[in-house]
Amino acid sequence: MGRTILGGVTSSLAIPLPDPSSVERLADTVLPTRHGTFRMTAYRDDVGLEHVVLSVGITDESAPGHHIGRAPLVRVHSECLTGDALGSRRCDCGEQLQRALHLIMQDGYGALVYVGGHEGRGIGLVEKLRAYELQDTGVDTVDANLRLGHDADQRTYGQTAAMLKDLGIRVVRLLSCNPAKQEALTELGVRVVSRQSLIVPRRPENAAYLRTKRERMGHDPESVDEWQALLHGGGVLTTGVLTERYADLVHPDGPKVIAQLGQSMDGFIASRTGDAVFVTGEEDREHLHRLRALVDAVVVGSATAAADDPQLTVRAVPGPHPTRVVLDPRGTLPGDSRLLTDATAPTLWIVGQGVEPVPAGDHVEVVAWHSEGPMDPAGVLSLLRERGLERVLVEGGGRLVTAFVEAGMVDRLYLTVAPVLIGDGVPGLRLAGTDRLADALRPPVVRRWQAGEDIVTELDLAATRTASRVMPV
Ligand SMILES: Nc1nc2c(ncn2[C@@H]2O[C@H](COP(=O)(O)OP(=O)(O)OP(=O)(O)O)[C@@H](O)[C@H]2O)c(=O)[nH]1
Ligand SMILES: [Zn+2]
Repeated sequence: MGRTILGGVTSSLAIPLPDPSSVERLADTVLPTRHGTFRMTAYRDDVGLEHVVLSVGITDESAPGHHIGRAPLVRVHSECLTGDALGSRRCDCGEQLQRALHLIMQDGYGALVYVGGHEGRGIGLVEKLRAYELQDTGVDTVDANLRLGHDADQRTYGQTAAMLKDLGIRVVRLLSCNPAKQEALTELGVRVVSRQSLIVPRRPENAAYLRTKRERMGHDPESVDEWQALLHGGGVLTTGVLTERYADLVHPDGPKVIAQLGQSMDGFIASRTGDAVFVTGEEDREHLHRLRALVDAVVVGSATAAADDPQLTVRAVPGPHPTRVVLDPRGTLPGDSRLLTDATAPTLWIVGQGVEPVPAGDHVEVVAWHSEGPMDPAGVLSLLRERGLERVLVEGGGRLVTAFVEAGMVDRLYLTVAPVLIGDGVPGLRLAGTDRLADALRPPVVRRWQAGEDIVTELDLAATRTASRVMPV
C-alpha cells in the first residue's frame, strides 16, 4: 500500500511506506503517571521505528485472555505530537490518550500501545502540518492528504500485532472509534472480542475534523446512547459506566446464566416473617432491572413468587421484558399472583408431574416437568434453551439461587449487600459449607461498585468451576 493514484498518475510525492511487522523488546520498566503506575515496555521494529506499550495486569507469566474470563482492554494509539504532547484542539488525540489510560488503569487489566511512525495517519509530522495548511483554507482532512499525494490513511498495524503477541495478548477489547483498526488487527490475527468507542468532548476547533472522520472515514457517530447500544447486542459499544458493567452480558461468549441476591450485612434477604420490602435501595433495583432487560428469561421459585408477588418486568429502565419462569413443583403458586394475571410479559409456569394448574391467561404457558424427580438446575436450563431462552437470570429466592450455584450452573453472581442488620430471617446463599476455610469458595471479583448505600459485587463463579474443587450437589 502507500501509493496514491491521482488522475491516473502515481503521485511522485507518495513515498513507499515501510511496513514494520516484527519488533524487538528492548526495555521493560515502570512509569508512574497521574492515572497510576503502568508497566512500560519499549520496542524497536524491523524498520527502526520505536514504540512503547503501557500496561497494567499484564505479566510475562500470566496467560492473558484467561484472566477472570475477560480479554484485556487495549488502546492502539497513533502518535500525534500536536495532540498528545502539545494539547492541540485540532484533533481529539490528547484527550483520547488520557481517557484511555484512565480507563485501562481503572479496569486493572489492559494495555495502551503507543505506535510510533503513525504521526499524521502515517504521513509524518511535517506532512501533517502541510495538510493543516490546506485545511486552513477549507479543505477537509481527507482531501488535504490526497492533495499532498498521500492516502487518506497510511497506517499499518503489523508492529502493533507483534507487540501484543510479545506481551502474550491474543484477544482484546479494543478502545477505538475506528472500525478499520478493528479490521486491520483482526486480519493480523488479534481477536477483537468487542470494540468500545472512545468518544471525548467535541471542541469548536475540532468539530469539523471529527465530523469528517465520521462522514468520510467511517468512524462511530458522536452520540450513541450507551444503554440502547447494549440492548441492541453490543456490536459497537460506547465508553461509560453501563458499558463497563454490562458489556460482558451482551457479548456472544459472555456469561449465560447469572444470578442475583440482595441481602443484609448479616446475610438475610428478608425478615423472619418474609418481609422483603426493601432490603437494598433504589439503585440496586435499577441494576436488577438492567439485568432483567439483558436476559431472555428470569427464574424464580414458587415460594418467592407467592411471598413477594413480583412482576419481574423491566420498569426502572427502558428495555424488553424477559420471559418470567416460575418453578412450581407442587403447584402452590396462587391463581391471583401477578405472574399469572398480568400479561405484560410471557410467563412459563413449570409445574411438577400430576399438578393440576389453575386456569390462567394466554400469556401463561404451563409446562409439566418431564420426570417425577426434582427440578434440577441443569434440566431447567436445558428446557429453557430448547425454547430459545439462552441468557437466564436466577433471581431468587435464596434457596433457588443456592441450588443453581451448588449445581455449578451459575456463571456470574451479583451479590448486593445493604447496610442493614436483620438479625434473623430468610437466609440468602447457603452453600453446604466446608470444615477448612481454605476450602471455601473464593470466586474472583469481576467488578464491585457502590449503588447508593449498597455495595454490588460481581463474582465470577465460572472461574471456580474450572478449579479442581468439585461442587457438592
Ligand atoms: N493527515 C492528518 N493526520 C491527522 C490529522 N489530524 C490528526 N491526525 C492524525 O491522526 C492520527 C489519529 O487518527 P484518528 O483518525 O484521529 O483516529 P483513529 O486512530 O483512526 O481512531 P481512534 O482509535 O478512534 O482514535 C494521529 O496520528 C494524528 O496525528 C489531519 O488533519 N491530517
Ligand atoms: Zn491528533
